[in-house]
Amino acid sequence: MKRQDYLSWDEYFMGIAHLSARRSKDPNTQVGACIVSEENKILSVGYNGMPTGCNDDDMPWDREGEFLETKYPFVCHAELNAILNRSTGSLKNAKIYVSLFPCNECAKAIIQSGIKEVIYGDDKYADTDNVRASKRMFDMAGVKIRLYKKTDRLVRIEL
Ligand SMILES: Nc1ccn([C@H]2C[C@H](O)[C@@H](COP(=O)(O)O)O2)c(=O)n1
Ligand SMILES: [Zn+2]
Repeated sequence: MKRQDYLSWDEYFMGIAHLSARRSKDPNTQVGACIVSEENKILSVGYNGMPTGCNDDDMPWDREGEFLETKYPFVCHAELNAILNRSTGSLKNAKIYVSLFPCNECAKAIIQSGIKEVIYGDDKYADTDNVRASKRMFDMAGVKIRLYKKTDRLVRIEL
């Protein structure tokens, strides 16, 4: 008889999104994303971080202060990195698993890339206009959004 306690597709892909988030150097919010084809094949992964060539140690990670002394104008979001990390082919009809609901800039990139479903883990910025704009665009563009339904499963990986 086959094993019964294998990971569901949702657990597997959201797990990969969370594992990817662990690569982030952001001291406040670590986000991971995993893009998957209609056939449940992994197309790309990403996490939030500074652009290639911008040294993590020389870039600001603050949230407040002079705009140019904060991380905000510089950091690449997990979803955008996942979209850009895709090596070949299209993302048409793909799904994106992301640990935090996409911002409006990533929502535009998600829509334009052809991704048709967003499965998100957390929505801690739901009360911001930024996320409201994302939801409006997803709705108009026919991109399905779905809150990941947490299971009680804990995965421990020895590294
Ligand atoms: N969907 C999202 C939302 C945010 N991020 C990144 C951008 C920053 O590195 C961090 C948010 O920082 P906070 O304002 O919470 O200190 O998360 C992302 O990659 N994807
Ligand atoms: Zn974003």
